[in-house]
Amino acid sequence: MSQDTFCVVFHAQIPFDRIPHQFKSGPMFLQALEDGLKKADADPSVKAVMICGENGKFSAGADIRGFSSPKTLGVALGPIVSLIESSEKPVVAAIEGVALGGGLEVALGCHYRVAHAKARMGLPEVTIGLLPGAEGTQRLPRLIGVPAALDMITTGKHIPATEALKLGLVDEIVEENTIEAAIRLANKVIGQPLGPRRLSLKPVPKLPNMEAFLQEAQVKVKRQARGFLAPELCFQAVQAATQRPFAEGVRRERELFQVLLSSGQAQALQYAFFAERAVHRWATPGGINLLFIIFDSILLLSLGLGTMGQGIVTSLVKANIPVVALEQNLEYLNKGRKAVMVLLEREAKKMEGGAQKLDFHNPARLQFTVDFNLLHDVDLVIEAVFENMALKKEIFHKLSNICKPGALLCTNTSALDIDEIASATSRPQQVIGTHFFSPAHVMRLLEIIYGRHTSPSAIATAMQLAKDMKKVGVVVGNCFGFVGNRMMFPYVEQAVFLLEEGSRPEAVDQVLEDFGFKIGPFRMSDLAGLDVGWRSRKGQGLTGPSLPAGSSARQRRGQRYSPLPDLLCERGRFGQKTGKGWYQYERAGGRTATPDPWIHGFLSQYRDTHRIETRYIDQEEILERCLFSLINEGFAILAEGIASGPEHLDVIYLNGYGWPKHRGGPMFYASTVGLPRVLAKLQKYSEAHPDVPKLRPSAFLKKLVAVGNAPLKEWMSYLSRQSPKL
Ligand SMILES: CC/C=C/CC(=O)SCCNC(=O)CCNC(=O)[C@H](O)C(C)(C)COP(=O)(O)OP(=O)(O)OC[C@H]1O[C@@H](n2cnc3c(N)ncnc32)[C@H](O)[C@@H]1OP(=O)(O)O
Repeated sequence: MSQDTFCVVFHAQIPFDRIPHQFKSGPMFLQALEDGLKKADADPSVKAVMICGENGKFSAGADIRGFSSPKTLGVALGPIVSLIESSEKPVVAAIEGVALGGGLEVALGCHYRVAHAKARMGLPEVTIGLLPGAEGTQRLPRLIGVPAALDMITTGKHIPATEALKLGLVDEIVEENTIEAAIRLANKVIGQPLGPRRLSLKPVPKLPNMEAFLQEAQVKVKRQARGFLAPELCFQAVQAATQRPFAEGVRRERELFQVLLSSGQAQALQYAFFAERAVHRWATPGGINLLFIIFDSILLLSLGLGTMGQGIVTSLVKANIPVVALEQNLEYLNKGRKAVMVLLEREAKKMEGGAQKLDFHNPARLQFTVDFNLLHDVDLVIEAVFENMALKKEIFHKLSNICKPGALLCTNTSALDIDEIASATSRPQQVIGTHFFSPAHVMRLLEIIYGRHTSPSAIATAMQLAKDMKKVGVVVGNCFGFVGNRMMFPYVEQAVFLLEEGSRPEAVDQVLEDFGFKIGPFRMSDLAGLDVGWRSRKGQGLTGPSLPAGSSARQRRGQRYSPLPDLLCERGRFGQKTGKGWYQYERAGGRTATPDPWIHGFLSQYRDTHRIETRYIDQEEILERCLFSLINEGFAILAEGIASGPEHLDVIYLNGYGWPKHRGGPMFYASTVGLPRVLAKLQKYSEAHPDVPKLRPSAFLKKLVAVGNAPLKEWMSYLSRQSPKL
């Protein structure tokens, strides 16, 4: 740096690091930034300004917790970004770590941006129900064009520095010292005209068919949003940039920001953000926290290469964990290997251009075998064979004999009893359930189920594995269906009862899809295969040969039962795979569901046979019976200590069951509806259907209402017993 140039370094992180600091995110920080900028402008010895972050991170944006207070930073930051831009001295952003949300908006106000090669950038406000409210929706399209800006703003995705450079979002990327590079650039550009670098003065780059492009983009955004407001309002803000001068576009951005800020959706998404982080902090009641395990130095074995096994192996390779995939015979192994390779090739393609490469042709990272002797060397086994207790027990007995003493034995199951599986081994403390969701290389949720004897360090290891696989691990207790499926049973049960009483599959699905689910219960059941549930019900003696002779058609063990799904299976209607289920499809394996007149006729015949009077069922009843029965089960789960808190249930539903994110999860939704209303409705439906126990309000729900509709964060304090099993 020459003698007559001077750089002012602002520490511009808004919140960063592990615990956001009030000072860094609050008005005092903004004031300090404003004061510093004014001082630099007024000081003739200062020739350029550089803005960087502390500890190698530029900024993760505003403190999300601050958005729940009435006076937020969104509006206050905008004028400061303008102030940066209007500086008469070149301002250069040195971006290291992340520049997200308000952080990136600060960088957009700068005249130049230099990023470290490993930095990531994004405007993720949409993911917390907001839009970039500090003029980002107006500056970004001017810098990188409408299509790329719209993509970043409506999806909230983080992009790597390499992509940012290609898009023109940054001027330079460096492998070494970003701050020195930014200072070098600042010195180089001193004296150059700043007008062309001020984004607010630039026109939005034209497209030959801007109108048509925007129309198409809006349709796409709306279709994907399903009632989620933020993407649509993000779109409108960017659209304003194409139609109005900068200042008017900013006014529109502020109006739209206020709409989102006061919507319950932003609150729900911000709750979900912290709920996901809260489940990571799981510890035993005794205070034992996660152990530190370096997974890339241990060897993992995935046993079984069916659909689940293929997804699990793919996830492990993506997480850079050495893995051995084992199958019982060469035929299955070759089939599984082929499928895994296809998945990995696809993943590698997606990752092209990014910093990480998939190393799956290296036998030290991934090998396929039928040799059970390899079990001796592995540190952790994930068994993913067919969902059958006898088979699993046989395998666990074998694992217990062959695996080295410290090896952790995980079973991928969606409902089976972990204790029973563990009883086949001599080391039940090292047996744990890992319930992956299909497709396992895509779905983020991992239910981690501890049995009666599972050790805290086994739980800690499974949690760390989830983290390394970039999954959301949620620790739950052992019961039939664990948390997710257990709550799903009453939901699906109600959906089927509604058909008995007068609804149609497409009517029920429509209501739940309008609520925000990607697919309703019948479309979901057709996708998953009706035979899966049929097999399970046969196993439980609810249908099939083990059903006691003389059982009533619509009663099991004194409770209402609907044989409708069994009847469909008996007719070979397994869903998409057979081309017919609750809907009809264009062919076996087809995906386009069309309402099926055969089903309509079948249902009315069924009602006649069982003398059920067909009645009109309105949308409210469909929604309430399906959702409130699911929520009711959630309260029972909390009361039994199967999950540590309502956030855990919500994270499971948001990440594994397609619950609409903007509704915050079932328990959060219940809190927004109001527990007294949920209780009153359950009481009403339970009186109308006394033979349906899942509609009977849980004692815990009643208690929470009795104490005055306790807020969600206080619910668990009304239980005397929590996580009793460790
Ligand atoms: C001022 C004008 C308005 C501007 C709008 C905005 O800026 S809105 C905010 C936009 N920013 C974001 O949405 C970023 C959200 N954060 C993340 O994506 C990630 O946390 C991360 C920054 C990429 C870091 O990920 P990593 O996996 O490394 O860590 P964690 O996610 O576990 O986070 C660590 C702790 O930091 C807390 N935290 C992170 N970001 C924020 C934030 N913006 N506000 C508040 N708190 C934040 C997070 O909760 C973790 O804390 P714990 O106490 O450990 O749970």
